[in-house]
Amino acid sequence: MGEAEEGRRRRLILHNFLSLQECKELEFIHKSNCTVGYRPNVFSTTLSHLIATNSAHLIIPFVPVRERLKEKVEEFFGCQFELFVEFTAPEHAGMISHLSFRSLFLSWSRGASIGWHSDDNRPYLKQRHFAAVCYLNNYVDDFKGGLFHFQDGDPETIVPSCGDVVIYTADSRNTHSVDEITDGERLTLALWFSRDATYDEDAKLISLLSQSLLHDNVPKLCLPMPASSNMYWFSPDQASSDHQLGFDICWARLHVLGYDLLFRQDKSHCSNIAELLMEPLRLARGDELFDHEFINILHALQVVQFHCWKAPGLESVKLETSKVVRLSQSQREIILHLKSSFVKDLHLLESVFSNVACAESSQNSFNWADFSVAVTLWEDYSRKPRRRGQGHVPPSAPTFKFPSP
Ligand SMILES: O=C(O)CCC(=O)C(=O)O
Ligand SMILES: [Fe+2]
Repeated sequence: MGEAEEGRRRRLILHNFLSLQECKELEFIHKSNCTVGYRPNVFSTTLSHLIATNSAHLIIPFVPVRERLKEKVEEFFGCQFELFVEFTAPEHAGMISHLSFRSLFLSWSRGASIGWHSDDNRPYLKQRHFAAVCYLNNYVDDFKGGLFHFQDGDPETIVPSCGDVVIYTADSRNTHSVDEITDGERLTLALWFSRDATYDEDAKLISLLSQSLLHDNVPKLCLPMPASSNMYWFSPDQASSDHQLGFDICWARLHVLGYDLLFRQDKSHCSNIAELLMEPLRLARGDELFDHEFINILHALQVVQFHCWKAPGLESVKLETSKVVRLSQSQREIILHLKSSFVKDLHLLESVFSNVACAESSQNSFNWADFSVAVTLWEDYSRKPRRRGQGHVPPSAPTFKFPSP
């Protein structure tokens, strides 16, 4: 292939580039850590956010995926140079970290869409040369709407399918759009690549983190720490973060999966969300309380989403009967009272987080015995990330190219 032909190449569709297991693991990571995103009804998880919330080990499953994608992009576009995953300065005031990675896990919920654009269409995006979008779930089964269109050339339309990837140049040869999501939640992993070494996605930081996680001989349990409460607050106009309208997205995800929260202390008169996010709590369903304490809401959410991921393959055990107790009348009242702090608009919540596949399946078959197995497995997963099964951890530490000074 000559250079001219390489130059003309503009897009590539890869079917089943990611395995179902990889997609499910990335879904678990995103759903248990995401924050409100940069556009209406879009939620995102950045790598820097995982690090900032004491969940750096959750970057590990993502690293080999990113490396494989980079190789594909280099090969397809015939890059003679090393590509750098793009890094830009933070766009959001109030981010807890000064780092901003441009590898993003994204979920688009009802109402989200994007009109015709190319991915380098702003002066500050000119360093973007190539884009890769990985689809982590399925059109129709998991969401409706959300078809991807190229303005010209083939294929005209991409129907998101779990594991597929679309790779394209970020310039105006690839003007594209995404239809509005009308139901459910559409999950993607988006990466932008740059030829410019100065935009490298904090290679040094990821490298250091991977090294310490992979070679640390003392496995520590990584308990997540919530970020600022604003980052989890969904408000209808996305501008106000005064917690008077909208809802907390961690609470929302637990709610749509059928869980209630009971805090250790009587917090029934606490309306300060920032404080509540940090409080130890137990989970309830209906009139049953599961007698296990989580250190905060993010910890509970990680375990619940882990259970969603693993539930189909769990082998049930017999549960100690003392693990599940009946809620008292006063506990029920406290739970109800606190809902009003976490959610100001239940209708809005249920329209944004509609059609949650796991909720449907778990409503019918939920049992605390399986959940209790998931609690133990989650601890194992979060304590020994380097000893996970094949395909999660690269055989040797991933190689990173450091930008020259
Ligand atoms: O999610 C997709 O299919 C594409 C998203 C997109 O075009 C963008 O974020 O720039
Ligand atoms: Fe785009």
